[in-house]
Amino acid sequence: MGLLTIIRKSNHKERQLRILFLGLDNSGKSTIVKRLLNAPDWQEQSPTLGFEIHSLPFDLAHGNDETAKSQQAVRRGRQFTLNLWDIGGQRTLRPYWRNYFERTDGLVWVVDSHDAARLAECREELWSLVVAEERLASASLLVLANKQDVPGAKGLEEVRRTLRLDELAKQRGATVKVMACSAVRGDGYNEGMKWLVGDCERRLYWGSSTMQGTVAVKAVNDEAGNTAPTIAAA
Ligand SMILES: Nc1nc2c(ncn2[C@@H]2O[C@H](COP(=O)(O)OP(=O)(O)OP(=O)(O)O)[C@@H](O)[C@H]2O)c(=O)[nH]1
Ligand SMILES: [Mg+2]
Repeated sequence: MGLLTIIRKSNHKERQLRILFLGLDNSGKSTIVKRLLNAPDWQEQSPTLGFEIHSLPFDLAHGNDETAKSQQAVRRGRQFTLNLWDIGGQRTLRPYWRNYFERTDGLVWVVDSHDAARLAECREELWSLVVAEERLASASLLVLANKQDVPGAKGLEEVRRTLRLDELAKQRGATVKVMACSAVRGDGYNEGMKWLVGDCERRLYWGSSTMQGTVAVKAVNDEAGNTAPTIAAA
């Protein structure tokens, strides 16, 4: 067993997940990460020149909602520590993205839904990562259609179509979840993260936890009884 495999197993035992935030520059990755961290300075954003790592305690019942956690007993065994990797998306930085792929459990692809002119570029980058990169093949994939608060922003369906997410899910043989969100309004991303962490949990722990069997929820049976990957739109 290689060293990386040992580290990965040990992280999973401690319920640590490695989550990458990727997407074109200006899509809102850092803003979403700061919102998840409940950082008071989430509005003070400048382009990420490299990467930042943050650790986030995350509870599958409540996400990052501290108030809800203090009001209810925390359900044992469904808590995780998320290591969030917020990576700069500028074109000159993209060749370095591949340096971060090792041991990735979940990928959050953030889209600026208002930047119609760059949706095609966004699709090319996403596809070149997810289809060509073996180290991401088994990662859970969440697409956040961000900036829904901006008038004229493309809706969920249009983002899904333009990024050809149905086709992408088929190619990967795994669910792709796409959710609308607005980092400014503060909606969508927490739900998205709950799905992502739940999906990681099902993949990594379902054999030994109460989640066994629920993985079938994500697949649809066609008439011939074959299971097919699904696109789950919120
Ligand atoms: N209106 C609106 N603006 C947003 C939203 N999310 C982020 N922004 C703004 O978009 C700009 C870019 O946000 P960042 O979070 O820095 O984007 P990024 O994806 O981290 O960019 P890079 O680090 O360059 O890759 C900032 O001015 C944010 O305030 C949103 O949901 N709605
Ligand atoms: Mg950034």
